[in-house]
Amino acid sequence: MPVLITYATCRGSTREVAERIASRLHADGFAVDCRSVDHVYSVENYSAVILGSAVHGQKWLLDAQKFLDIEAMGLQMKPTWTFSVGMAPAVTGSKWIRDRAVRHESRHIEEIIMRKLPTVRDHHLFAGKDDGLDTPAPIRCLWSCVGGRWGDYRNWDEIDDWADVIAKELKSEGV
Ligand SMILES: Cc1cc2nc3c(=O)[nH]c(=O)nc-3n(C[C@H](O)[C@H](O)[C@H](O)COP(=O)(O)O)c2cc1C
Repeated sequence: MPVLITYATCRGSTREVAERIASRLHADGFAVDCRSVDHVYSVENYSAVILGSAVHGQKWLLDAQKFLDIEAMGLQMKPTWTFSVGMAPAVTGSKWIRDRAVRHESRHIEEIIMRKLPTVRDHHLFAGKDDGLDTPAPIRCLWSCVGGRWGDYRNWDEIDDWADVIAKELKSEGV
């Protein structure tokens, strides 16, 4: 059975992260199926699941939250990993501020995931992509004041490494 890599995105950067994870697993010999959460009808026919979402307002997008609600029972039966894509890890200037922002956002998201899916193997928050063009000026200003940056901060090596850890774990379990 293939590994499902499924995602919720608003502007496409989370889809590209999911596609990167899928291609990494595929190159490692796994059959994969990468699709948006609204195109997954059941997780039954998958050997493992990797579920990701863009972060808005320190939360997963609604489609991803709904997917987790609906599929929680099915997901408990198989190895499941989760990831988020947001701009908190792209804060620069002070490492202290960035670490706090990442810790705060990760904890907030992980609490919700754990409540719904206590068997989840891991959650990872990746830096995302945002040009800020649609963001209102006061929020742009606030973001810049805390060292926030605009641009594409996805770290493909970090994403590959995370996919490799999953591949190793699945192989050791004979998936
Ligand atoms: C309306 C809006 C709200 C956002 N809120 C957050 C947030 O609370 N925390 C964060 O880390 N990133 C936040 N971001 C940044 C996005 O998560 C980031 O740009 C991500 O790469 C978007 O993924 P997507 O291209 O798949 O939609 C926000 C972006 C937008 C447009």
